[in-house]
Amino acid sequence: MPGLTTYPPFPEDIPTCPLIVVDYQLVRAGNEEEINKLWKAATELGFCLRNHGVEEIDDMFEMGHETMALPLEEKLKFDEKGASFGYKVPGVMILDDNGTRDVTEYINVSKDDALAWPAVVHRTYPSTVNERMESTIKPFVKKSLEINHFLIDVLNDKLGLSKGSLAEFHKAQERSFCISRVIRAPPRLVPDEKVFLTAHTDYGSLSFLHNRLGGLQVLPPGSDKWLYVKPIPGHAICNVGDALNIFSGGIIRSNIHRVVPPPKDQGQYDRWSLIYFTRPNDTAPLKHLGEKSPMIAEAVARAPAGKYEPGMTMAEWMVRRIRAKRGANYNDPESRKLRRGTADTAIPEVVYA
Ligand SMILES: O=C(O)CCC(=O)C(=O)O
Ligand SMILES: [Fe+2]
Repeated sequence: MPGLTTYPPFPEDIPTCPLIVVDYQLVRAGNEEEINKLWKAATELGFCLRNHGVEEIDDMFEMGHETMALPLEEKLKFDEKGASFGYKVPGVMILDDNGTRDVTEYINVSKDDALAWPAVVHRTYPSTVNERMESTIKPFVKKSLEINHFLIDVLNDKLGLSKGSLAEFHKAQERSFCISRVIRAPPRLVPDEKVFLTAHTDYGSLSFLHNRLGGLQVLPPGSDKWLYVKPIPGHAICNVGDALNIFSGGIIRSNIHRVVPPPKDQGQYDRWSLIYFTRPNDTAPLKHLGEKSPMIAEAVARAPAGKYEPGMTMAEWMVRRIRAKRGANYNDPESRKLRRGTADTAIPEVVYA
């Protein structure tokens, strides 16, 4: 079980990318030095968050474990079918231009469904999810949202936006693609096993990720060398997504990352990860906020025309990116290009670790 297994430690002798560690309690207390660390991290590579106080992580992993242990036939009754809410079966995503299929499975629980439970907003879920909706998932969603909303408010002020400008697009009670996700990837099968999740930027605002094993890698800006992120117990890994990049005219960076099998001995185990994705409301227009902040206006003026005005709502951005990842929609390498987010570094097309 993910909460009980003792895994081999992350190997000492492989290069890693140390992320900036931000103390959430210090940020909450208004500590300027910590807020500056958060700002530096959000404009570069993302960060690790300590002292976040979310207690439901082990129970969320248990929920994921119980769900994946259901018979395939049962899981398929809740197939997300490309709509992002529900169970994703291995093999529906393509990993490269040869159409290689992925090997991961996951369960996505919509924020709207968790908060409305027992009412249904988007869809129903397996019994293993329902049983933990009130005790585990709802509190996990509320706490993850509270943390991410607080951090977004801090970034809002740093961007020179008037109070609450970004919060307008992140109302918990409005419909969104916000989800809790538990992913299972199988043990490494062959020495040069392909990637679990190809290079991407996250789609929304902030992702709050909890890892037990290695495997997550980042591509530092301008580099062609992937570096592992070493999981630190009790620390969440926070990635900025495309929406904050666009709202901020590129000042906040949505860093490129991917997932490969865990390194060395860790590769013999199932790899579990848990993420809360905070995404703007479905109707939020994805457009830079240059008219509300001179700092953003300056950044936009330096960028190619239209770069931060994709002309889509958040929901349209999500649908475009999700569609283009799926094998069912794959026609040729050109069709796969539609999956692109706001990556500002060329992505090396090699899929092997
Ligand atoms: O499993 C991980 O460590 C990261 C997963 C991820 O990047 C994603 O689901 O967007
Ligand atoms: Fe990601």
